[in-house]
Amino acid sequence: MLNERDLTGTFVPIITPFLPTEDLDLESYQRYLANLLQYNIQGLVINGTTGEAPTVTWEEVIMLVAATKQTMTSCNRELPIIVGTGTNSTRSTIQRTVLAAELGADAVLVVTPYYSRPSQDGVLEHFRRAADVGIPVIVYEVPARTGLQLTPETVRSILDLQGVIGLKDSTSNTQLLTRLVQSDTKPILCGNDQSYLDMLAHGASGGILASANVRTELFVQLFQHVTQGEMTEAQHLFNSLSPLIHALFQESNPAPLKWVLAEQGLLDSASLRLPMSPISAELTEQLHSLLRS
Ligand SMILES: O=C(O)C1=N[C@H](C(=O)O)C[C@H](O)C1
Repeated sequence: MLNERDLTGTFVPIITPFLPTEDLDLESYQRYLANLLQYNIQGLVINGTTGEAPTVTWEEVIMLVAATKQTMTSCNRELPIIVGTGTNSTRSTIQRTVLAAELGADAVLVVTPYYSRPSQDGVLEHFRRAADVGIPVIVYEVPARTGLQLTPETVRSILDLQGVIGLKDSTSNTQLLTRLVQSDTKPILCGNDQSYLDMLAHGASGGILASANVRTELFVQLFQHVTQGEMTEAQHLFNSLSPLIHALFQESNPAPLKWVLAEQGLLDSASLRLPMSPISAELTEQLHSLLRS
């Protein structure tokens, strides 16, 4: 199982490949994963936003975890597995967290409960119950998707819970980050790719980054530059990655990412499950020229 000290470096949220029929494509999944496993990344997130969690069933999560373990064995490369279990119901979050523990996950990623707009106290209790399950919990704060913003006090109280090992922060709020880091709190991983370098410079301990699915080696190198204090090199590298990162988030993640992975031959198809739909012709053109360059 993961602990606080392990939450450092590059974590990759993995996609869920589908056939044009929208059925799971495990053959592509294993090929795509085998490619990813050659890089010096620190862990994988299954069933996150990038994995299209809203349309993936729990039976499919079980298949994805099994296929991940099988691929790791055949590639002779073990990596921690983090499973997304957060929903907007505390009861189902607990059930899924228990099941993820039974599947042998190393930690779970629990998003703040979306849609119903609970009170800060309710959210704190939600995480207390999830953490009580006994598998390490990484809190996922992404107000742009959930419609819910945690106060700095609530973030602090949630991070103080026993069993919570860190935060994936997609707010890009460097003020809050600085405050948390100065108060010696648990590790904060960046979840907003476009502000990755800024977040690292303000004390984030790494990132869970959809764009690290592409040019993974450069994201690994970027993190190494930062840990070695080579900020000029880090800035230079980040500048070179920025057009790609920008394009990958120009339309809803993971649609552009799946297009790139299919273009690279790692997936048979860029298919998504509705209501996610294929990228526009303009973005296709832009990604084509980015990949060519
Ligand atoms: O699936 C994830 O984890 C991520 N999702 C974010 C999003 O799509 O909002 C982006 C981040 O890179 C990782």
